[in-house]
Amino acid sequence: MAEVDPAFIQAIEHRPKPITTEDEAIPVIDLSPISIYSLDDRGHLPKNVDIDGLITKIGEACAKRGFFQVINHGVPLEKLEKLELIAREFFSLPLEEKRRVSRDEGNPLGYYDAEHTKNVRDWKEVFDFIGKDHIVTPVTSDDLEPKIVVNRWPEYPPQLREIGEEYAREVEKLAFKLMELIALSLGLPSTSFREFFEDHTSLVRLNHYPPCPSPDLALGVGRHKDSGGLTILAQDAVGGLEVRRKSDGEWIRVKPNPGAFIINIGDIVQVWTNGKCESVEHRVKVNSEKDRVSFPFFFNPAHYVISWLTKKTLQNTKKEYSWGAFFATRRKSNLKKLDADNIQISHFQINA
Ligand SMILES: O=C(O)CCC(=O)C(=O)O
Ligand SMILES: [Fe+2]
Repeated sequence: MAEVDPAFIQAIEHRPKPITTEDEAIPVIDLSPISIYSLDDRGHLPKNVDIDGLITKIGEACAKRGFFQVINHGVPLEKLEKLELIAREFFSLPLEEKRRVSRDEGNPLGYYDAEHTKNVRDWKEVFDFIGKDHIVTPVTSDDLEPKIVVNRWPEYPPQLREIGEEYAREVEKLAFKLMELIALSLGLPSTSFREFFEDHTSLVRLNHYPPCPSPDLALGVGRHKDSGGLTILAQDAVGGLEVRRKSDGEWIRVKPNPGAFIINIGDIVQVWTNGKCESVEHRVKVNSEKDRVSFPFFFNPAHYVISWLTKKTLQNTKKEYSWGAFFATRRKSNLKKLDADNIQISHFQINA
């Protein structure tokens, strides 16, 4: 067996199984009822369109699974194909070149190859960017004031910026539509969640998982839940995403479905919906032969969104925590190995 750095080695109980069950049953939802209409630039749903069937399916998928796939979602497939080609080109550059746009403690965007999940290093490298000029958010847990955060685009490949920005705009529209469908599925007005995303702090992540000499010991991303609103994920044909099945805790492989997006509910929507929509654990298995890319879009609210997050303390005193402060604290443990577990939404309770 080839040697891997011990920093990557998972505890025995978290190691991937050589063979995993493949789930054909992760619901595939056809969004054509809403995609065939032209929507405003934020994807506002058209009025007077019969989408009851669609809303029922979304509601069931959110409540029973926390994960589903969408097809006919309105994001042009050629934009996704272009992103895949350019991402592979970027990741094939020499490490020194990629590190010129490295993320650091002051700016969470750019290239990074030492991310940790639950204090074990992930077998991956990433490039993070936002779809707008800047976002405003605290970056570290010591930031008393939010900061303006801008992209770090590499010199090569020069088209990454344009292709990345176009892709981000498309998936952002889809994210707004999905949040409206989720609101409707809960019996709420379609725009119920909209104000939380006015100044959203969303980002696109390009994930690259190189072949791994010990795919039985390491993971591409360790088990985790996504902390934001929802995630829109494109995975290439290689596959490796595994989702923890709610009914029995079994890890299930999500079969690649070209052109489909995988949608999962994030922790903050779980909190907002009082657990009606559930954020589900997932992880990424790597393999020894092929490298893989995947592109999550993390739809995150504005940093100042504080409603419903109340920190549990020993004395049970209530302390409000904003999304930005929560995420900045969590980011700290992604940058390096810490002695304590990173902060989770379970450390919060829902305001009565
Ligand atoms: O690569 C994947 O399929 C999923 C990645 C993921 O879960 C994440 O980046 O949060
Ligand atoms: Fe994730």
